[in-house]
Amino acid sequence: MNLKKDAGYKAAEYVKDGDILGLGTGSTTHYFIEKVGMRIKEEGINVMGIPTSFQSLLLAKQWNIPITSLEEHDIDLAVDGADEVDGDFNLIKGGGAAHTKEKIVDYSAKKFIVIVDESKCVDKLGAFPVPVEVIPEASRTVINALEDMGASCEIRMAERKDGPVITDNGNFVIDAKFDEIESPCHLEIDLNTIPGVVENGIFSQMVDKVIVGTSEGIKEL
Ligand SMILES: O=C(CO)[C@H](O)[C@H](O)COP(=O)(O)O
Repeated sequence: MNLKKDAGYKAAEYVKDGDILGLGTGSTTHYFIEKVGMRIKEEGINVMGIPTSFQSLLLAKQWNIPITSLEEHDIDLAVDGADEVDGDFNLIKGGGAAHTKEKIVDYSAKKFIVIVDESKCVDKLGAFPVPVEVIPEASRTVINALEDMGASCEIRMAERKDGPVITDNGNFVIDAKFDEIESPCHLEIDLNTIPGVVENGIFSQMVDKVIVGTSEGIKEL
């Protein structure tokens, strides 16, 4: 049973001929991109993709999905994963450090579908730390500001490189753990007012549908 694959493949059913697609990042979106590639090959549908990361760019190229950009096109449908989803469709994203481009792409789409397995569904956001992308020179002052807001913080470290994770945009990521996130919408706005913050991983707007892979089958919320 592969719940991420179930959700990713289901989302690909919403792709229509002629669509411009926002291609999210992560192991669930991997299956969405794969299935879109299969539909291009088998059904001959005509779509173009706007990637949210080098990961989704490379995968799209592997599946012969034509690439375009926000300079050229508006997005009809964006499909992306999440690290947490609450009952009001607020999200925490950025487990793959791609949340800045993901937010640009997902928020600009006419329709935004989130794909997750059931482990990502929560009553309240906050067990997963909020990823905050920062200009490297501002790391210390941003951490101070986040701590003043009640978070405990860590600069995310790379696994197969010495030192911090460097995002696709050349920045660091601070993982900020808040005890409670009472208002995702306010926190999303407040975090972005700290000088040096590029973007944070709270997504409190714009989700049209959540597709959840569960052990009992697909649920569409
Ligand atoms: O926000 C993301 C990347 O920055 C991912 O969408 C999120 O981390 C979910 O990933 P996965 O589908 O691998 O569980």
